[in-house]
Amino acid sequence: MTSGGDAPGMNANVRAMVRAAIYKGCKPFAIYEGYEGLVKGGSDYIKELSWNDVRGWLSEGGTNIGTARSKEFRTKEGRLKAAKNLIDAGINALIVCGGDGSLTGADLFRSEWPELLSTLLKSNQITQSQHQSFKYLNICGTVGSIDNDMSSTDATIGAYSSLARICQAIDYIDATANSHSRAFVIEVMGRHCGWLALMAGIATTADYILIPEKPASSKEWHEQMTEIVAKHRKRGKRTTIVLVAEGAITSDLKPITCTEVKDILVEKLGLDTRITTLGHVQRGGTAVAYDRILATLQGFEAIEAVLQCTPDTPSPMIAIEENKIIRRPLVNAVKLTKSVAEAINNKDFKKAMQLRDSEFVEHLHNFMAMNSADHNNPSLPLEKRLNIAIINVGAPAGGMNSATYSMATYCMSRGHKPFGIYNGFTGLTRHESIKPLNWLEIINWNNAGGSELGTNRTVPEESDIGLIAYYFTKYKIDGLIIVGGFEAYTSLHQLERNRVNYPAFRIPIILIPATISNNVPGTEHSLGTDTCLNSLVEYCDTIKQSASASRNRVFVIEVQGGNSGYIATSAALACGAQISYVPEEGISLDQLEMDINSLKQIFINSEGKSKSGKLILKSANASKVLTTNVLASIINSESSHRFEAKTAIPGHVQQGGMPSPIDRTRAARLAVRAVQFIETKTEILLPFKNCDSFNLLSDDDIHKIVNTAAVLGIKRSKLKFTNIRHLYDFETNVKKRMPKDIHWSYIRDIADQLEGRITIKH
Ligand SMILES: Nc1ncnc2c1ncn2[C@@H]1O[C@H](COP(=O)(O)OP(=O)(O)OP(=O)(O)O)[C@@H](O)[C@H]1O
Ligand SMILES: O=P(O)(O)OC[C@H]1O[C@](O)(CO)[C@@H](O)[C@@H]1O
Ligand SMILES: [Mg+2]
Repeated sequence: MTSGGDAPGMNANVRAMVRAAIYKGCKPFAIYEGYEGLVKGGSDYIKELSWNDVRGWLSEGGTNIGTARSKEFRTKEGRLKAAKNLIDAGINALIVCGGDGSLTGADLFRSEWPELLSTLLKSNQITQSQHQSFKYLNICGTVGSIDNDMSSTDATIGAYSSLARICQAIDYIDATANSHSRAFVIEVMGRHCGWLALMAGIATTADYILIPEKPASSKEWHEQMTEIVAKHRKRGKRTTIVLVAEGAITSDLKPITCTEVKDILVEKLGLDTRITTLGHVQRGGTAVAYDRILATLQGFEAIEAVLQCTPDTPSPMIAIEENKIIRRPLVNAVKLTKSVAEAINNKDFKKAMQLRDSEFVEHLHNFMAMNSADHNNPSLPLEKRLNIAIINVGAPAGGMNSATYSMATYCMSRGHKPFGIYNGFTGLTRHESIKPLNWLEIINWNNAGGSELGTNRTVPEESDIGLIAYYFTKYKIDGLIIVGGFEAYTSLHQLERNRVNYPAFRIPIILIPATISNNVPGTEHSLGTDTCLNSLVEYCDTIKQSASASRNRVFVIEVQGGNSGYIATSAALACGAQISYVPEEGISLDQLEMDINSLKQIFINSEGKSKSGKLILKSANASKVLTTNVLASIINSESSHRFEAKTAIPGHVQQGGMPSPIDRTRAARLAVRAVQFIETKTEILLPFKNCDSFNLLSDDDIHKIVNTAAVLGIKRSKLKFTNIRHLYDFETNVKKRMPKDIHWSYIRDIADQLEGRITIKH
């Protein structure tokens, strides 16, 4: 069942549940129109779904099984009817995909279940044996809501799609605001939660945000907003963007309206100001790659969860913590969520903020530091201020510029001097391309694609490492942030090993992984993969439409990613590709034969009647022999004229245009952490700066400094620093340019199961 406001990704969630249920031998039913349908019951509202019923749902927005806000379910009588309808349909397990309200309802339903059942028994609405067999309500929640207001999970299904829509709209507005030098007050959704406004604020570098979690008195926020906006204008900014969450309130719980914000900007600053309310555009459209994957993995996990639940296990809610799908007790999640609302109502805003997850608090702190800080009055004392440089190395990846913007503005708020090294290490050695980053020059970088600094694949030892050291000394560089993929990783390794010869490298050096291949050891996610996945998903949706229209077509799509099959696998999951081939597995003739036979079967069964266009995603490096064209030719000659195969190569489109909001906000978080890393590690290295016997250091000293050159990665549920020595020596397959551990292989099995693909196990 889907319930509450619709959210992009709900269809993907239902699709995954239906297919996983069938795969496990269960019978999936859909309850149409949310709790309304559950209360009404009967075959109009409770219907069995088949494998093919959910074909194509991955790419469809909204929810195809309908949703509602049901008054009746809020009453005991309504819930009694709902219980009876569930039992009549013979349903043993109910999975609800909805927001905080829907899951509160689900939790209440579960807690009342014994009482509802005995009322039904007493009034002879169910039999004794029904009472016995439906004694426990096996319930599970998956969180689908654009608001991202449920506690105990980092992301709700739909929130990032909505964020993408909001950011796209603000990027558009920015252009017109810039032309007229105007201010815009933009209202975004979020009845009780400021997540959308906060994340959009970071992703679009808004000047000011108003959110329910951090209210101030009218006087305070009027003053703060005018002061910040005035400062930005004085420094030469032509646009002003203020984001107002729908639920924004003052500290005396008075709603803040966009008109009030506009009036202040006009009266106090004389700005030509317009209001834009984004409205339901924010909930519309197809889900972004992240939501499709999240919804699919959570749908799959929900089926596992209900199958594993016993009467003693608490009802689970499927959550995600950073990168890991986990189960959390539904009852606790609901309780925590309610306590945020209670804290706000009691004006205990400190508590409300504490109850939001730590990432929310971190993002808010970063937003204030980057966009609102007084760069003329930085927070650190003079002696602690550093010169910090940033460089891009390798191929461009979405989020590289956002990292530069965030690093630079955060540095400014602290009092550090940010330097940009232009055109990689060769730029530095050939043209001395290094200069301080200027705020006005970089204010539009955050949402720009490519690399504004310029990037190339040359590593220090191929360039002139001595000259690099010379310039580091000349510009008194105290810390370096490298942003890039495997070449950036190699660069970090080389600089660290060259600390022996060059004291200039005895500074904290940190790598922010950024590559669409996602092959940097020490992280599960690199900047750029999300942007890449979104452009691939868009591309594949279009091709799939064409394949489906002609009823009998298979497209072999060649995907980038070096020796890593991460992008191919994730895109296959997000687009519903029938098959994916990756370098980690190669393409065996036996597997190919099985795949072609199953394609034949699919097209025989569909008899040209259904929209069964198929996609095969093939990593460019999956096989040296079976190239994309050869693969398509083999499939064609084996297809017995039942279907035909075509090829499509998206190429560098995969590097994406504008970075996605996920890459922008991730970049901001990583860049701020990178600067903080340099701040905390600087002192450790000071005693070694001029030490002549660096090659003879004691184990103790090595132990002290080894962590000052590291990769900043996302591992499991946390951001993690891992020193490059350890990573390079123990966790890297240098020849293949890959980490030794492939953390995402379980996704391949899920993708295959949801397509009914049988694979030869490796
Ligand atoms: N306390 C409750 N008791 C019983 N049912 C509830 C309760 N809260 C919500 N529900 C049911 O869940 C439905 C959806 O709740 P709500 O309108 O709050 O949306 P939501 O699930 O929070 O999603 P979103 O906020 O994203 O739109 C309600 O219409 C109602 O039927
Ligand atoms: O579509 P409706 O029922 O007007 O609800 C709008 C509300 O739903 C949400 O989109 C999701 O809860 C809120 O952000 C918004 O306030
Ligand atoms: Mg809600």
